[in-house]
Amino acid sequence: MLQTIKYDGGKLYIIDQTKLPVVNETIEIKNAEECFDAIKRLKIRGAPAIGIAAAYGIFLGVKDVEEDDFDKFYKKFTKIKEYLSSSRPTAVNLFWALNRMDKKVLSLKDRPLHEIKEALEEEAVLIQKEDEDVCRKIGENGLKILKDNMSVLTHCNAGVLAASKYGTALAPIYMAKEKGLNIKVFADETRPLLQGARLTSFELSQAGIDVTLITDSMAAVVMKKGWVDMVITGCDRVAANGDAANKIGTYGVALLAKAHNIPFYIAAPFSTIDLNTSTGDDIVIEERDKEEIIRGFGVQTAPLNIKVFNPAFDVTPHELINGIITEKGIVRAPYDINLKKYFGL
Ligand SMILES: CSC[C@@H](O)[C@@H](O)C(=O)COP(=O)(O)O
Repeated sequence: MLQTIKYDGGKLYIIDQTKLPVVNETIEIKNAEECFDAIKRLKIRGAPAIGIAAAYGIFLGVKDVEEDDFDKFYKKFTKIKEYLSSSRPTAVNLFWALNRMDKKVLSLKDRPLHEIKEALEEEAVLIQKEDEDVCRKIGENGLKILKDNMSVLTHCNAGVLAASKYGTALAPIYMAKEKGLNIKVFADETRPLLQGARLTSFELSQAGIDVTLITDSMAAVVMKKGWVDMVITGCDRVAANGDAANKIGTYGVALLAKAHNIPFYIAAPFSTIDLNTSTGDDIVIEERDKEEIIRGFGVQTAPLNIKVFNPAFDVTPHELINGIITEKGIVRAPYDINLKKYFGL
């Protein structure tokens, strides 16, 4: 299985996803600036992977800070935290991981600096390890709603490349493969940055899973033909009422699924659920450069001076979601009540 993020001998490595599937290159991330750049430019992307990278990134940012005074150290820590937080706005895992690192620092304010730094490194490693366990559990829970010979449509990439292992939406597919079930996948190409074409079809075919690539505009046809039994996508932030932000195009897929009576699920770890965001209207949607649309991958496909709207995500209203596959089970409507229950609130 591919390894998106590797921390080895004090060094952080990521697969540069902007080069996939043509070149599978691992690069080293040496400091917070390189981490920021990797997240911003989508060298590392996908909600859980962004969180893990940021946790390592903040550690790399402070590991050489020499300040005996805790307040001075914490000031520098906070500056790097704010800097990394500004890399991308939508996936809540970024903020979740950085807040977790923040809590760790504050819990050790009376300890010597070298101990604080060691603890930060351990916390980042733990965040990655926990994500692997969580994704496996998402896979096991998702497997409960899959049957042999089913066909699943997915959008964007919520697989191994978006997490530490297995992914979220693709985790049930990997579990099914482990159990010897035959699950077919339709991967939406996912305009404009082609995460479905470049990443999902790449990682699934590498794993020997039956995957068929379609352009986004073909999803309706394959559904109409009766070729899709279920839709599972990942997500970047689930609001308290169950509205879910995911890669642009997901909302359209959910509407198509509804029109064809196909169950639509999202898969997400609890670190993606944000009870502080009331509804999908409160989720900040990243808008990206117009270059991605008019000259994606270097080829000009539109007049250079044309007006462009390029939101990276959209919000699927909770009414269209049949369930949220999490590590603790499949959460169903009413989400405003049931999500809180899972949090023990
Ligand atoms: C398990 S990843 C879930 C989401 O982060 C994924 O579906 C997605 O939308 C990723 O968008 P990206 O812009 O590639 O970071």
